[in-house]
Amino acid sequence: MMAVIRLDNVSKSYGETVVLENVSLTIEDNEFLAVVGPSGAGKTTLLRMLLSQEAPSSGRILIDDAPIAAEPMPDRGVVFQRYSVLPHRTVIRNVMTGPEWLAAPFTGRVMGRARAALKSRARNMLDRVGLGDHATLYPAQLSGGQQQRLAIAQALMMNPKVLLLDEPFGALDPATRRAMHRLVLGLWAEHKMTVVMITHDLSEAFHLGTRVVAVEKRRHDPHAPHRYGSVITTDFDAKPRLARQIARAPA
Ligand SMILES: Nc1ncnc2c1ncn2[C@@H]1O[C@H](COP(=O)(O)OP(=O)(O)OP(=O)(O)O)[C@@H](O)[C@H]1O
Repeated sequence: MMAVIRLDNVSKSYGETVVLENVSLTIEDNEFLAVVGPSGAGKTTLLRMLLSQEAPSSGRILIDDAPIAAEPMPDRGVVFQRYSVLPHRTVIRNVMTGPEWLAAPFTGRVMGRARAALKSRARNMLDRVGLGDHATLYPAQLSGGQQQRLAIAQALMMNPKVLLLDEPFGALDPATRRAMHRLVLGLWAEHKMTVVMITHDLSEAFHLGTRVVAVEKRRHDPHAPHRYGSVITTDFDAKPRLARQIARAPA
């Protein structure tokens, strides 16, 4: 399962406002890319383009050398942890929903043994994100941090090739945050997915990322603040995990 993402001179404007300008970036298979940058720099816009929720104004995006899907399609293996929780479904049904629609695109219902297998996988995933005791609750009955963990569990149930995370740990207390870091790193290593994560926390970026890029404006025009978009100003090879694996490897 490979996923190399290539952005080739990608720009994005909304009307007169240039958000991103000529961004070229190759994200290697199994990379954990952390994206940092000031508020409004266009980080979420970048993720939405990787999900095909937005089209580039110019340039192109390729996944494994093929143009990205024209519409968001989870079966292409790109999932976003945001906006996927359905309020009228219990926690466990929420976690089962994605794989159900994938298996039964018309009815969204899986029956019999396949359903039992899916349910057990869902329970296992809920245990891993610490929501095992909350399976029958509704999202509104969860805390903010628990809702974030539910969204992450939902995304991971799709076994994505590419996982997009937009400030996934923002609302969590430090202990839960550390537990989620371990979980995501474990699943990343296990499933060999490519992760693109936005964070405002530099230490988190360097702790989790194999690579850290900063997205920000390099040029400003005081008379026309929207004239220039953001570019990648820093591209840092972090590779902490690789270094750690080498350090841990038996001689
Ligand atoms: N649909 C849209 N229509 C018009 N402008 C938009 C649209 N989406 C985003 N923008 C503009 O694009 C710019 C970048 O927004 P974006 O959400 O990508 O920034 P960000 O780096 O993710 O910021 P933050 O860190 O605050 O989340 C902002 O100026 C925003 O107003």
